[in-house]
Amino acid sequence: ARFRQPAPFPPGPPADPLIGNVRAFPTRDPHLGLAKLAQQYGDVIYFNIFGKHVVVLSSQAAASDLLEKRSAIYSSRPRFTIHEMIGWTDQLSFLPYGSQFHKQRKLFQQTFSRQGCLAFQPSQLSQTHALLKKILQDSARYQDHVREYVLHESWAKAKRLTGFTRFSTAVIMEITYGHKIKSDNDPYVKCAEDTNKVLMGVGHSASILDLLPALRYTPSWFPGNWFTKFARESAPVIQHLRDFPFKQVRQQMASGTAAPCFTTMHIEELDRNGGASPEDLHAVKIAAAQMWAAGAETTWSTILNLVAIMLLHPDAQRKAQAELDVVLGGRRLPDFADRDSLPYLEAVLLEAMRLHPTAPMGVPHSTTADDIYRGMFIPKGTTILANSTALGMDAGVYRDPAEFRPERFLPPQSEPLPTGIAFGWGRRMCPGRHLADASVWIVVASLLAAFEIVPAKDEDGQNIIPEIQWVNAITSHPAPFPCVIRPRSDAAAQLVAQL
Ligand code: HEM
Repeated sequence: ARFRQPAPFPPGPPADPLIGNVRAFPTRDPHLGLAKLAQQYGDVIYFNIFGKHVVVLSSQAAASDLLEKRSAIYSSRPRFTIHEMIGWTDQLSFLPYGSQFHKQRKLFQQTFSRQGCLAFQPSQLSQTHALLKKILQDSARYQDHVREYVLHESWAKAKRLTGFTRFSTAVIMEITYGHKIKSDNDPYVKCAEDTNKVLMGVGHSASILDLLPALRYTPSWFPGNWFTKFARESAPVIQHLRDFPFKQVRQQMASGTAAPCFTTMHIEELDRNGGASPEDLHAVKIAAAQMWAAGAETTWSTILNLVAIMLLHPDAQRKAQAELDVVLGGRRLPDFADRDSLPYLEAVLLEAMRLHPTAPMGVPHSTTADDIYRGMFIPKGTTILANSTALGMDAGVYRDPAEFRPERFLPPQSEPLPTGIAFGWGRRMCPGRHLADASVWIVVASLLAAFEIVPAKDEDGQNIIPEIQWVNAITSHPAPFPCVIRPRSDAAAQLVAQL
């Protein structure tokens, strides 16, 4: 019998024959274009992209109704063709909903519960202190007399890890593999940098290949086929990231020198339960490599976003610093135990995540059954995008949403926390969020306690207030911008120097 659609699709822009809404789907900064379309078509919009169903959610109510309350059928992932081609498969973030997904997800949930993350605080604290020292040293190296640290062109162009990027890589490598990164020439750093280049090359997940998977089978000389060569060169890099650190841990375990970490914990548990099968070991290995891929760039992007936001909102920066001064008395640097005493700083972090989510378009989900929502048909296999940028601007949830106002999260307003905006929804919500949140907090609290982030000066001695450009792929971070990070006082510099 001919398929009869049980209800109309959600509203959306008019379609062209065959290609559907391809022309209406914004490709440059899609989170902004889609937020605009939501004003016209509503909070649930339908696109047909070369015959593929795509639904974009733009209100918290819709995101929660579907991705949380109906998570049993909204928790799969679409295919990521280019990732499959480079061998970046089997890992949690791309797995379709099913038994493999549950197995991998459990490894993360066991390790990174709120309670479980307490074990990683010493590593986060010591890496934060290493970062502060690096900033202090670099500032001395660049401009000895004023001890300024100028952030410019460093992390993107240099293609080397700088202080902030190295911090999150070091935290993840230590937690995952028990390896302490001590120098820039560390082989783990090299491994991370090489993979980063590949992943930057992969670019946006909604690549043309995902829309037209058949292109994958075109020969390498076919016009527009850049990906065959890319995949050939990238696959060994991904393989190395998976194999090299894991092998090191296995050798260290054999010789009794392994430091306790995610990898040793899970292998030991398998051993206690009667021995690890090759499949089990493979699952641990893949999960470990996934940690780096999901946890390093996201964390440093969030921290760099906060640096930019602190530069653009000096009042909020000063207020957070005044609060830190009361708690610390200028005599020490923050520790995790101080967190509850710093509500304004907390509100600044939340406001930054709301107005500038690190994953501005969320990460796509996909449906595993037909559904009807508010009388609209959402077929099985639909790609669902919860546009975090639009959710942060949801006027039904936030008053004057375009304004940067951390106070909105404090009593008496106490507006809803932007957890879904920052970390996603339902059964796919970021399983590393407690770890990530703690890393971001300790870095930002320590940075603001000891340093100030101020505009750089131009040749005439005038402040440069940069127009920040955001580099958007799956995650978003500021393009290099001029600013100065300098100790707030001699006493603050002293505190850092003594670390
Ligand atoms: C500030 C830093 C971070 C941000 C903003 C962030 C954000 C996100 C978001 C938005 C998702 C997609 C959720 C969804 O599909 O609804 C996600 C997934 C994921 N994150 Fe994070 N994340 C961060 C750090 C981390 C860290 C440190 C780890 C590892 C310990 C991690 C591990 C993962 C994994 C494995 C997934 C895939 C989960 C799945 O597909 O089931 N993330 N993250």
